[in-house]
Amino acid sequence: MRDHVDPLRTDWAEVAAPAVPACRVAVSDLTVTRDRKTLLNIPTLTLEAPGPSVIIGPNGAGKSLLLRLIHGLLPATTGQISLTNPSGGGAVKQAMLFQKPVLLRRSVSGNLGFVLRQQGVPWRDRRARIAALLAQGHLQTRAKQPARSLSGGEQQRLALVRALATGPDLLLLDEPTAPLDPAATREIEDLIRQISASGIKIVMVTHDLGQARRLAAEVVLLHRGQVREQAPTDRFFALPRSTAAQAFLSGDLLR
Ligand SMILES: Nc1ncnc2c1ncn2[C@@H]1O[C@H](COP(=O)(O)OP(=O)(O)OP(=O)(O)O)[C@@H](O)[C@H]1O
Repeated sequence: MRDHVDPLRTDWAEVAAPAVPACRVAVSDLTVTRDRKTLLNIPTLTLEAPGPSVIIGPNGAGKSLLLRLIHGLLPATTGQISLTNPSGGGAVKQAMLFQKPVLLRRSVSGNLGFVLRQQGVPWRDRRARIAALLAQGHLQTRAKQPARSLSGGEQQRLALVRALATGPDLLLLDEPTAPLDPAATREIEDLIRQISASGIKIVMVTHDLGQARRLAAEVVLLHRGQVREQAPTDRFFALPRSTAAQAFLSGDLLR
């Protein structure tokens, strides 16, 4: 164990690298200021772990804000966020999921077909693609049901596989299991693991430390808009180096 190492830096080559994810997120000199208040201040942050990067932190830390900035939904005040595919290729494609899925007033299959059509998938190929996506989401028996009549867990699984229909390199997930019970949460986590194993880079926000332990390849602790620690999951939980992480894991209020 390299206790002297900077808690904000990880050399992934020394940890594990089952696959190179399809997207590397690099943040530099990022600030977001609103009404003279600095909401985010991140000099440098790179998300390239071979598995989900999970962002945790107390309420108001700036977790959702960071995710929205990465997705381009909000402008930064200063700085840059670059998304690149380490293996080359063209522009990085990304998708984002929210705590409450936004589904179309169509059937489950209709939601998938709509996105596939938008993606330019020829109609003759769409049926097979829809069937594969339904199977991946364990939604085969729900195909004809109105999407909005599904249970919360089913709706989130549909939102996930619908996002896959866009062929993303990067998937941003903002507390995707927050309102779900443990069984539905487990199903979503299984799906997230599969998606991650397929090479899609996952960056996810959660309040559930158990979920961070189960899913994350690396954990990023945000507090007051700053990255206080970034570490491989095992090390983060076993040997947090920053006082902020030590306090957060002990359940203390962060100052
Ligand atoms: N578009 C915006 N304009 C102004 N302030 C914003 C905007 N979005 C977020 N904020 C502020 O930025 C801070 C961080 O918000 P954010 O939603 O990112 O926190 P969070 O870490 O996701 O918290 P929680 O865990 O409660 O969801 C909050 O003080 C919030 O009010």
